[in-house]
Amino acid sequence: MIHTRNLTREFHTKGETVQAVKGLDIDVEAGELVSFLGPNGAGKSTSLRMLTTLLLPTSGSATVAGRDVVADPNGVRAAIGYVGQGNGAGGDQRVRDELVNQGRFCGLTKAEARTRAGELLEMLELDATADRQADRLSGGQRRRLDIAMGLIHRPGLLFLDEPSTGLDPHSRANLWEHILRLRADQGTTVFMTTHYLDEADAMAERVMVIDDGRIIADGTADDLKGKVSGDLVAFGVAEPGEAERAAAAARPLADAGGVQTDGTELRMRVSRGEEALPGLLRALDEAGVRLTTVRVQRPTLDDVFLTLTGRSLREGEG
Ligand SMILES: Nc1ncnc2c1ncn2[C@@H]1O[C@H](COP(=O)(O)OP(=O)(O)OP(=O)(O)O)[C@@H](O)[C@H]1O
Repeated sequence: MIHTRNLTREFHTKGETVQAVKGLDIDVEAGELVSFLGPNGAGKSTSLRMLTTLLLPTSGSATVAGRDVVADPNGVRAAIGYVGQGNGAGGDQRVRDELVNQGRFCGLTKAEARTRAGELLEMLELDATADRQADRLSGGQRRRLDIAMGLIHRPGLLFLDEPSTGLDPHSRANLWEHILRLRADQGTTVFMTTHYLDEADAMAERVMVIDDGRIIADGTADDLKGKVSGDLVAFGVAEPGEAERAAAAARPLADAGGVQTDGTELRMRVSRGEEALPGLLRALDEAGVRLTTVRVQRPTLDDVFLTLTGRSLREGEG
């Protein structure tokens, strides 16, 4: 669905060259849901704007829905839906009319546009607002209307640029549900930029992490957490002396990395806590260690970002 090779974009301002995107190689197959996660200024919007034909690449190539973004921008636009940042919808038209007009704009007949508007109002739970003016909608409803507008021509691929920015937690969770359902029911491929860790975690099977114009990690949120940071496993022991004995028993286990003691606690990183735990418990038991507590903690995507870059994504969260 999306294939890029060495996709690059530079900006020249006031004698200065900014390399916003530095050689992007990505492959997204039909039906995937991808979160493109990175801090402010990482190059997310620039990448998205190239993929949606709003911006020409400086070099490299990209095909989107089987069409080249430079050679056939109109073909790409006809095949994709795009919901940009901020609110696109929101004029004084009624919600249903706004959708019907968008459908007509995309080449549907009046009857087709009406039918499609009806389907989308139902799918995105906007039926109750159909006769209201678009600018009277709540933030969450308006975002859903933006998405409905992006889907009017039944694209197989939907691009969303920071879809939940500015929404309250309840509306964000509701929006995620709708996006997930859209993918599950319609098989729509979704490519979404975000700088929210919880959004990438909640939505994505696949997370691509971009930093300073480059992809620095690509995989399921679970894989990234396991491979990059690992689960934290911590054992409480009855006495400090036992912690050292426990550490000596745990160290030889293949999966246990960074084994440390701190008072009566023994900590380590393993790729999968739930798989490592039985072996660890056996080894500690055989060494005669008396455990008082056991804790397994999955890392967050922020831990992954921190491991990869030495910085926290939260610093740039706004
Ligand atoms: N039109 C432009 N002219 C000059 N520099 C630009 C332009 N657009 C983007 N940049 C620069 O390119 C880099 C990447 O910007 P981009 O907007 O793609 O980041 P982003 O990851 O989408 O950030 P945000 O989350 O803030 O939207 C930044 O350093 C930005 O200042």
